[in-house]
Amino acid sequence: MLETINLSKTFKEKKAVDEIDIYLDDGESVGLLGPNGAGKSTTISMISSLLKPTSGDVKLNGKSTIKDPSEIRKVLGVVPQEIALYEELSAYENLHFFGKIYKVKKGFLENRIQEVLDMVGLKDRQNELVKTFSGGMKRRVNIAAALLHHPKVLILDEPTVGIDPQSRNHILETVRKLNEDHGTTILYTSHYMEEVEQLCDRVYIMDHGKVVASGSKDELLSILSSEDTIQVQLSKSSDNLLEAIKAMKPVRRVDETSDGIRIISKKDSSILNNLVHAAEKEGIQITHFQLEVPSLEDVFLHLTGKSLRD
Ligand SMILES: Nc1ncnc2c1ncn2[C@@H]1O[C@H](COP(=O)(O)OP(=O)(O)OP(=O)(O)O)[C@@H](O)[C@H]1O
Repeated sequence: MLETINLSKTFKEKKAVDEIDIYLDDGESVGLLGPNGAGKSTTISMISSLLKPTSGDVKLNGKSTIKDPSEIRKVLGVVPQEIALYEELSAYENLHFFGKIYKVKKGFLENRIQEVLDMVGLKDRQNELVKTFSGGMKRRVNIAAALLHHPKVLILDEPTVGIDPQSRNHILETVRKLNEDHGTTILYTSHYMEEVEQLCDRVYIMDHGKVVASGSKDELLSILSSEDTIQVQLSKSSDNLLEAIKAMKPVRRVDETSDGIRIISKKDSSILNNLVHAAEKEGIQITHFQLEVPSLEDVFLHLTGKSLRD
């Protein structure tokens, strides 16, 4: 229903988005994951017709939205990263203002404001000034504003960054209900892998402006089916041992963690033996050894070489 075709954006020499093809089918909930600077916000700005692509297209039901964005604006609700509210107005007054901007018909607006306030759990706080709200409550008002015109597609750009756990849970629950109960199509950008795992049917992983992987959770996990993640605790840390492990043939990555090291290695039955020998050679004991079931976080690390919250 909504798709990007070879979508690209270059700022001076910087390719922020590089020929990406993503699609959203009706009623799907799709995650867009990527480290800082991967190009997620730029992609969202182009999909929502706020930013003109350098090349490529954004199509809604097969029709380009670049020349005529009027249709996409009708069906799309966008919750940007920055909170855009009038601090001196109440939540209700802000929504009234945005309702007029979105041209919600007068007769429907009152009712709709109460509905969206209910969805984000702020009905009983609607007459309080936004400046007295926590960051999480402000973001919930922002989400409510994006919902006023009954969008078929809702795009959320990292809606839970830096907010209190109560608001975070409210937001996740609101997004889940919108998708499951109201059939709203969702594009959800986040740094929190567990949110995307919880909410999304499919995931796109972006890095350096490109889509480096996409698919359902199971499809992405199968990327790592030929690899093991091994967590090791040592009696003491040693640079020599770290180097020796890195030099082992099946080993792809070694990272120091808070309580030891994490090794990503091709599946290899000799790895444990080799680790024990290498540790013995350095006079170090392996105090704990655990083979981990790979998570989406591991897939992300494998593809981008970065942790999501670097
Ligand atoms: N207006 C702009 N002018 C110049 N460079 C820009 C502009 N907007 C974005 N960029 C650059 O494009 C790249 C992609 O940025 P973008 O904000 O889309 O990434 P992101 O994945 O959303 O990151 P974050 O998670 O930090 O928001 C970055 O290198 C950024 O510095």
